[in-house]
Parts: sequence; structure tokens; C-alpha cells
Amino acid sequence: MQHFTSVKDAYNIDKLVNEALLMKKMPYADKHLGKNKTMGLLFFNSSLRTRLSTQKAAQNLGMDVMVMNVGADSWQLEMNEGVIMNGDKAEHVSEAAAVIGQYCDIVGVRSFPGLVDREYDYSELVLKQFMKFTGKPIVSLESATRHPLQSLTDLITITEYKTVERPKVVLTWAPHVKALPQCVPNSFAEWMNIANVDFTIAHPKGYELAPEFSGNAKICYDPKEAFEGADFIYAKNWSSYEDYGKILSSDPAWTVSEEKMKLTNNAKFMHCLPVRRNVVVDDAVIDSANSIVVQQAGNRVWAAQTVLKEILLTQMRVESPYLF
Ligand SMILES: NCCC[C@H](NC(=O)CCC(=O)O)C(=O)O
Ligand SMILES: NC(=O)OP(=O)(O)O
Repeated sequence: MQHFTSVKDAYNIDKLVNEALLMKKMPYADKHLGKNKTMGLLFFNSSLRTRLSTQKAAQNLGMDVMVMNVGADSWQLEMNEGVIMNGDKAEHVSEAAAVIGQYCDIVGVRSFPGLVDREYDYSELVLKQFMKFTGKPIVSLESATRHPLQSLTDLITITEYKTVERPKVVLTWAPHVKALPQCVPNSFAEWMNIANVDFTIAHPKGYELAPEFSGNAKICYDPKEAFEGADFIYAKNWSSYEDYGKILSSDPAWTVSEEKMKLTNNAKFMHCLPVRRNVVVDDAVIDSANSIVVQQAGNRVWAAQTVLKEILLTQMRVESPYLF
């Protein structure tokens, strides 16, 4: 694996999941792999899980870790090329990323979309500039359009908890007070569309994801119908792709309630977190025995560790081909 920015970087998702589940049983089996290697974690936005789980994953592989809140701790970075830098941005990504590449062997980047200019966000400029100028493998820690470490985690969790070979997985939109990115649902759909699951996306009209992400998933516009017979309910709010970045609905019928969960096949409840209680999901659901949100977040470590291991192995093959 060279980089990890989308499902396209995962040569075989089932193999990755199996590797992650093995790693969960033997967390320190590869402690030697990352010796004398440094992981850089760059955050343009807040994080709890991604920051701590990726740090822990790198440490489990024996790597050193450096974390930086870009903009807050460092200089504001200019991403566009050819601009006259007479504004508030003191440093260009071409130098900043290249310098970070001098210190780090793998670099993780979190950079959310602005949700104002769809074309700009979906061009993934920040991620592309880091890939261009760092000269080292780049791992997406949630970019403008995707959150692949989350989706790998989700597939690991579904694999662990499924009780039938091909479970019915429902991604349901839920209300929120803020306009949120489409990253988590985009990525989740991208992964579920190639996983061995029966996949439905449920949302109010106007919340259709970009067709490149929704793919062949079944689409349901009824807040209850999609829940029928579901084995996994995956809740997430996102803002409109079509009417870009806008909140079109706050209909409480889309909140995940006990009543709706009763329509399912005793479904497990999942969410990437952080989650707004009693807006996205009722207390009674997230506090129930069927809620696996904490276990799901725990699996972030094994998803990150599997990806970092794959990248380290690829690096070693290039640096020390005689070992292989
Ligand atoms: N990394 C997981 C989710 C991150 C982000 N959520 C948020 O910004 C929630 C913020 C709030 O609830 O105020 C999102 O939806 O993409
Ligand atoms: N799920 C997730 O990415 O959480 P953080 O935003 O806290 O990293």
C-alpha cells in the first residue's frame, strides 16, 4: 500500500479486515516493523478518536509519533499554487509538506471540507497537495470527501458482530444542528457497496450522496421502511450534496428511536462518534445493549494499525528488497 486515502488503496478489503482482527488478538506482534520510523499526524480540525487511535496504532508498531494542529500550532498554510501570498497565510504547502516529509516516514492528514464550494471540496486539494509535496505515504484522517479509516473500522465491526453471512446494513441520515460533511456516509457507502452486505441508504429527499459514492445501493426515503429487517443501523447526519452544504430537514422522525429499532432484526446500533444525543439518536438506543458505538471506536486502533503495517511493509520492500 502506497497511500491510504480511499477504498481504492485497499487491494482486498476482506484481507484487510482479517488482518485487523488478527492484530486485535496480537497487538504487539509487529512491534519491530516501525522501529526508527516516525508517524506525523496533522490536524486542520478537531479529533478525539482519530488522533488517539492512530497514535496508539503507530506506537503498537514501534513508531515514534509527532502530532500537530495545523493552523492553530503552526503557520496557516496556503494550498493554491501561483498565488501572491499577501494575505493571512504565512507558509505555502509546497515547503511545509516537503519539510514535514523530511521528519516523517508516514504522514496522516485531517482536513474537513468548507461546505461552501462543492467543486473545491470534491477536488480534494489539501490531500492532493500533501501527496504531491510530502514525498511520503499519506494517510487520510478524514479529508474533504472521505473517511476511509472509519469505514475500514466499520467493516471490521460489522464482520465481528454479524450473525448472518450477508447482513442487512442500513445507513440512515439523522437530524443535526450543524451542516456536516458527507465524508463519513460517502466512504461508508463506498466500502459497503463492495462488501458482502445487503446495503440500503435512507434519507429525506435532497440528501442524495454523489452518485460515485451511492453507487448501486438501495435508496429509501421513508424513515421507518428502511429499518425493517435490518441487522445494523448506521446513523449519521450529513448536509446536502445537491444543495451543497445546506440543511434541508430537521424532521425528528429521522432520529433513531427505540420505536424504529423495534422494526429491525434486533439490529446493532452504530455511529462513528461524536454524536448528539436525542438529536441523532435517543438515549434509550445508544444506552441499550444493542449499541456498539464504543466497541466500534475501539476498533479504530486495529484499522489504523493494519493500514500502517501495510504501508510500512511496502516501504521496506523498496528500501530493503533483499529482505523479501
Ligand atoms: N470524524 C467523525 C465525524 C466528524 C464530523 N462531525 C462533526 O463535525 C460533529 C460536530 C458537532 O456535532 O458539532 C463529520 O460529521 O464529518
Ligand atoms: N470518528 C471520528 O473520526 O472521531 P474523531 O472526529 O473524534 O476523530
